[in-house]
Formats: sequence, structure tokens, C-alpha cells
Amino acid sequence: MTSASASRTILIEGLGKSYSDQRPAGSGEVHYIIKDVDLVVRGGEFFILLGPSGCGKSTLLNMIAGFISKTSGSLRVGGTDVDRPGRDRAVVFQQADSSLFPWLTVRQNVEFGLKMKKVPKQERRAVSDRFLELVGLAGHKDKFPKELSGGMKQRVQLARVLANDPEILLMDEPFGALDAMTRRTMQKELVRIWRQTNKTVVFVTHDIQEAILLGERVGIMSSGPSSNISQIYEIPLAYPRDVSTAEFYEYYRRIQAHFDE
Ligand SMILES: Nc1ncnc2c1ncn2[C@@H]1O[C@H](COP(=O)(O)OP(=O)(O)OP(=O)(O)O)[C@@H](O)[C@H]1O
Repeated sequence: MTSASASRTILIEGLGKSYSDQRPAGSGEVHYIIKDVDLVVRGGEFFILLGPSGCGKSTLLNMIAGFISKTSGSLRVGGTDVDRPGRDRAVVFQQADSSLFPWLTVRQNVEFGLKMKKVPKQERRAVSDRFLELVGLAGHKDKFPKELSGGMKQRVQLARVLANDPEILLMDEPFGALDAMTRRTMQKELVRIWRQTNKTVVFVTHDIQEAILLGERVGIMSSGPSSNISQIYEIPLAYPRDVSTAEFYEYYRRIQAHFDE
């Protein structure tokens, strides 16, 4: 492993997260959302977390992001314990609306993080031009979020995250709220961007087709409580992938069978 990819490796051992029941009528009992999770995501890899609703995918992703603290086990990125959010990791959420600033233009939204870091204006321009081009929004830089469709807003969110150049992209069902056609376009774009930038991607979904279309490996989370990664499927299909091929269907069938068991 090169040192560049080692710095982007996510190493998870025996990771757990529990909450105690604090409701007035609650027992104070401890419930594990995830327990004994072991996982290594290599630098530059496209890794999928796939599982049924409520199994703890977002909890695990938010722990990697540093938003949720662990109860047990170890979680390291590039050899360093994760105990808070960091510039090496960025999250793309399902709803772009909650992350974009409505009073800023598309360009200003993309440049926001760079401005906070006091990057000079000319350099900010060059970065926002590059990433808005990459996500296909070169012609919409001066629009405000309310003038954009859902898919366009999601592209702005992605451009903004990429502009900050994190090592690791953490994506929580980022296309879940989009219509089928826009979703398909965004999936293709994401694969293209990932191959161009070689980022580490951890992508949460409950859609088997999306998992196989995007991931180099698909980690299946067992249904909760005390969920963990019960199996990992390697998907050695070439990109861009075609859902209509027999090989694609074979992986689909195998993973579907896993959930039917
Ligand atoms: N702060 C919290 N306190 C107690 N329980 C929580 C808390 N946050 C999440 N949970 C519970 O943890 C479980 C896993 O939630 P999580 O959002 O991680 O699942 P998910 O797999 O991402 O689900 P979905 O696909 O529906 O988004 C759920 O049962 C949820 O109710």
C-alpha cells in the first residue's frame, strides 16, 4: 500500500455504538445499534454499506465522519483515532437543501469552505470553476439554490464537498430523493468523478442495484439491533457498469438471495 492510500484507509475493529433508554418510561437499558463491526476500507476504494432500513448504516457512516462517538472498539483513519470531524472527511447527505446556503449563489456555495480557509479569490474561482464543470453545472454558477432542481442541488453539494478536497467522501443515500432518471445520471457522474479524483468513497444505500452499479465491494449490514457487517461481496465488474448484463444480474441475484435467507 502506498503512503498516500494508507493515509486514506479506514480501519475499524470491534466497533460498537449503544444508547441507553432515557425516555421517562424507559428502563435505562442499553441498546446496541451496531456491535462488533470489523472493516477495512482501502484508500481510493469505492465501498458500499448496504442494509435494510434502521440497521445502523447512517450511524456507522456518522461515526466515521466523527459526528457520533463510539461506545466500544476502535476506529482509525490513516492511523489516527477518529474522535471528531476532520477536513480529511466530508459527508454528502440525502437532502442537499439542508446543507446549501439559500442566500448564496451556486458558486458562492461551492467556494464557501475555501473562503473560510482564506484561500485567495482567484484561486477559489479556479477551484469552483473546475468542480462546477466536473458536475456539469458550468452554466448555472450565478443561480441561487431555489432556482435549481433537486438533482442540480445535489450536484452543487457534491461540487462543494470536492472543492474542499477531502481524502474521504462519506455519502448517505445521496441520490435517494431523486427521480429515477436523475438518479441514474448522478450515479454515472459519481463513478466518473471517483475515477478521475481517486477519492476513498463510503456510500450508504438500501438499493441492491445501486450498490452493484457503484461499489468495488459491497458490505452487507445485518438487521439491527446489534448490527454488524455480516458479509462483503467483491464486485469485479468493469466501469462503467451495465445493469442489463448477465454478470450484473448474477451479482444482483446473489445479494438478493442473501436478504431472502
Ligand atoms: N440518538 C439515538 N438514540 C437512540 N437510538 C437511535 C439514535 N440514533 C439512531 N437510533 C436508532 O438506531 C437505529 C439505526 O439508525 P440508522 O439511522 O443508523 O439506520 P439506517 O440503517 O441508516 O436507516 P435508514 O436506511 O432508514 O436511514 C434505528 O433503530 C434508530 O432508531
